[in-house]
Amino acid sequence: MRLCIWILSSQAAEQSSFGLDLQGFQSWLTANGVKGIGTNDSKIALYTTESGERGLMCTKDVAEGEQLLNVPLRLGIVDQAPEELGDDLLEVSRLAVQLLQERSLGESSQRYPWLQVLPEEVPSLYGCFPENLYNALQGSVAECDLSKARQRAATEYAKIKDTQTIGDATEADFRWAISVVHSRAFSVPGKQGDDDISINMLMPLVDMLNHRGKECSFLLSDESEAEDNVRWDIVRPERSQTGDWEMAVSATKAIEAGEDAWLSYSTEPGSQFLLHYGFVPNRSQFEEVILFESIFEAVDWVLASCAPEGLPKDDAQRKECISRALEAAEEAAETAGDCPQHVDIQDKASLVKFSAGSRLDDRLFAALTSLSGGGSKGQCF
Ligand SMILES: C[S@@+](CC[C@H](N)C(=O)[O-])C[C@H]1O[C@@H](n2cnc3c(N)ncnc32)[C@H](O)[C@@H]1O
Repeated sequence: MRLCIWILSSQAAEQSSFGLDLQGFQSWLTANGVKGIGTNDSKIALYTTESGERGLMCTKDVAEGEQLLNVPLRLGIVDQAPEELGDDLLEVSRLAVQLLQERSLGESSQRYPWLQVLPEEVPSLYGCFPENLYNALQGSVAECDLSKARQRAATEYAKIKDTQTIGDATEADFRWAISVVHSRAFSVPGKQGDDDISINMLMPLVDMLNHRGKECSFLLSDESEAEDNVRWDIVRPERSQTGDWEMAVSATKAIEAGEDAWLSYSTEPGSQFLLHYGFVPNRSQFEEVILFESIFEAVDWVLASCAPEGLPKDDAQRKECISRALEAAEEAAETAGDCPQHVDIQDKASLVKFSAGSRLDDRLFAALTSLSGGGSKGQCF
């Protein structure tokens, strides 16, 4: 059963604790200048189910392009990169520290009603998953991602545990904050001088939107459709509804009353969604399988398992073939800069992937082609 918070009469709310925190949260939002929710003409509402799932749904028909929510940025926690944290911490850890600092204020925090509705445990692989599920993951990509993430958090915690920045917060508290940041934060592209930067922030209410992304029409298909129906934008005070810097949520297509509002979180593959959000998107266009940890490893594997017969036996000539193959891969990565759906430019030097839509990493293709040319003419393997 779904319960829409706007439907709750105060009497019903007194009788049931179901949704009470959310009602307090909504009152805090409206009292602090958030527009689009909690009034008779609002078109969107918070809901909660008996099993505790929450989200936002449209309560009236919405036209494409219509603005639904306006949330002043001052209500959120925006990574200010506090001086005392230095440059040494990862962005995600900086925001986690600021979340812990805010939480340590308890009821005196101006954001208390929002902090009250953050999940006590994030239901993700990184946050908290049943132990038997962890066991079932032995040897999988997800398990490998999880152990890297845990290791990273431990290293980050070691950097701050003896500083005054997080008071008496424990490593478990720090891991909680990291899991909240990973599952709820927004990254806003910006500029610092000539440098491209991203500013991470936690933003109340917008963080209640659930995910739907680009779904392939069928397995390994190139055709996909965007299943999300809202987007967020940062709006300057002179153009905003609230008179402040704000995050505005608007409809990217017409939405009927009763439908959920869906936001596309990211273009990460399923293993990352499982790690940080605790679910795997349906037929995601961004699904991929990691074939090798690096292009070097790929070439090594090819040579060890199925090297073309004509490849020179002589060590020096063989090395030359290999370095030509690596150069070809590098060139392919450069060219792929114009065609980011094939190879993510940031992955140039790292993972070799096979992606949804039957897309094979261009570098691997180039390296294999070069190696096959290193054997007798026209040889394929
Ligand atoms: C940004 S929060 C969204 C609000 C969240 N439902 C809540 O109750 O606080 C992200 C979390 O919502 C849940 N979620 C979002 N989209 C989902 C989906 N398509 N399927 C399953 N769970 C989803 C996951 O638990 C995820 O970690």
